Amino acid sequence: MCGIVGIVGRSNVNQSIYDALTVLQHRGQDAAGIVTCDGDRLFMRKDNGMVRDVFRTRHMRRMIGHMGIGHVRYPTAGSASSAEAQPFYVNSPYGITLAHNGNLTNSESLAEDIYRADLRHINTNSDSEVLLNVFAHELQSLGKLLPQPQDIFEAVRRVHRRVEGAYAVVAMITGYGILAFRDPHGVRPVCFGRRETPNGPEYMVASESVALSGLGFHLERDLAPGEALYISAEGELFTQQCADNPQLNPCIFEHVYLARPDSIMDGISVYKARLRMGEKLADKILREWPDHDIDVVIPIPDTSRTSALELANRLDVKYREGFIKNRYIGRTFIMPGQQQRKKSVRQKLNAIELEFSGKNVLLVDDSIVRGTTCNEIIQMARDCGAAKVYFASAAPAVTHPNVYGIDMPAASELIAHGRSVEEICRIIGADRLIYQDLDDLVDACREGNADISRFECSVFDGQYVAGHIDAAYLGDLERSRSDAVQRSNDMERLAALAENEVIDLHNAE
Ligand SMILES: O=P(O)(O)OC[C@H]1O[C@H](OP(=O)(O)OP(=O)(O)O)[C@H](O)[C@@H]1O
Ligand SMILES: NC(=O)CC[C@H](N)C(=O)O
Ligand SMILES: [Mg+2]
Repeated sequence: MCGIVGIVGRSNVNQSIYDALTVLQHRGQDAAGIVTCDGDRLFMRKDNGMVRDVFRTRHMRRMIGHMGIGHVRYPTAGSASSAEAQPFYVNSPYGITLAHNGNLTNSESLAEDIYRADLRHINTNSDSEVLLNVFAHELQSLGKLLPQPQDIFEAVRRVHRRVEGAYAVVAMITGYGILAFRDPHGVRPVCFGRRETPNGPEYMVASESVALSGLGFHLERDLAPGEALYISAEGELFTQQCADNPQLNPCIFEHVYLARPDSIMDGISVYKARLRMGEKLADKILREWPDHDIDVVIPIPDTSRTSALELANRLDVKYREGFIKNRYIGRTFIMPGQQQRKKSVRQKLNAIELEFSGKNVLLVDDSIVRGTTCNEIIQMARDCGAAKVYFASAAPAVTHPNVYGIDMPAASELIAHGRSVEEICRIIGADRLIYQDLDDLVDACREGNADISRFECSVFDGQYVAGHIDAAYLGDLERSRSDAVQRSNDMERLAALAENEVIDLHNAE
């Protein structure tokens, strides 16, 4: 998951894009980028780091123009190199820049085709650069000097036929307008909104509605799966369905962890979905453990707060904030590398001893993925003198890798892969472990929008809705992107950079 944003405005959009990226920062902390368009000139700034660190006043001043796009990155393909920060740019046709949230599952074979058949050069290992080149090739092959909305939609239609996997995209065609499109399964989210100004309406596209509301845009709606939207530089809006057989299968993990609770996604309030997760988990506890001896429910901040609160209400047990989060440390799950994630849990969360001492505590988290957080937290609760430490997860056991834009590429890194609940409970050192049932999680989300017939739940059930995902694909992914491999790639890259041996194609300071 990354965050994407695009704005066609009536005055300079640089500050609004910056502000929107800060609202979407929870979707990617590794790199950030903005490109604006003034007439036929582009102004781009991108680099590794958080939004507040990447953009300085001197950059902001130079990024003029009434339309632009932005991105916050959490890498799921290629490396964490600054050369893979987004947006990406190709000069032909027209000059196109693109930002992508998701992950292509056929990017290797596409990269080969792009080179051999389309005669295009790809400079990084990023699947997003591949996606941009496929789109650019398809638009170029229409051979129009002045592209019309119908041409742009035709190019998207052809992209859908070639590309597999998950992709929510915003792209800018220099001098012409901004385009957004969503893959035919609608796995990753993207919505758009409108803001009135004395000079006419402005439009914004974003990964989450919270970016729209934060900037005074009114949420119009989510893009449908397979749909494309085009806003001309003059502010005219066009939409078209570009997929042959679209089906809405949104990623359920957005509701569990990725999205902000104050977002509305595909008609579902993420906040209310999380409240319902808490209710259903409480019902399971009451069903399976009616004589429980829980004294207090304690959330693991931040994401589990909403479900833990409702769980405590339903159990009629006290809810207490037993862990305080250092607000200056980001989300640990989306940090690259296990060592960094482990160190950060202790730096990030500190316990209030009196909430634990002599009590039977139920710790609640939204999910358990690698087990980094719960391992540390349970030990901290014991160090504070808890009598019993029970643990509940508002999501079912994460047993399978993700291939659609969440960095969980290796089954062997998942604590629940191939293990029973009892084994996991023993490993994390809890006195009892309770997971949400998958049917209950799906119901908790679907109650917000009964029209969604299927969610993308592959991390829980191993059913992959898009692309051709088989054991061979997952084996290759594990070999190429496991933590150990990424660590050694990053070390090599840093060593080469230190010796000034690497020349990346990206903007200067
Ligand atoms: O089992 P793990 O591999 O540790 O992953 C799961 C944990 O990671 C996330 O927290 P994170 O700190 O990223 O963000 P948050 O502050 O939004 O909860 C998530 O909320 C869980 O607490
Ligand atoms: N998390 C994402 O959406 C990542 C987008 C893209 N696959 C990248 O690695 O840059
Ligand atoms: Mg957490």
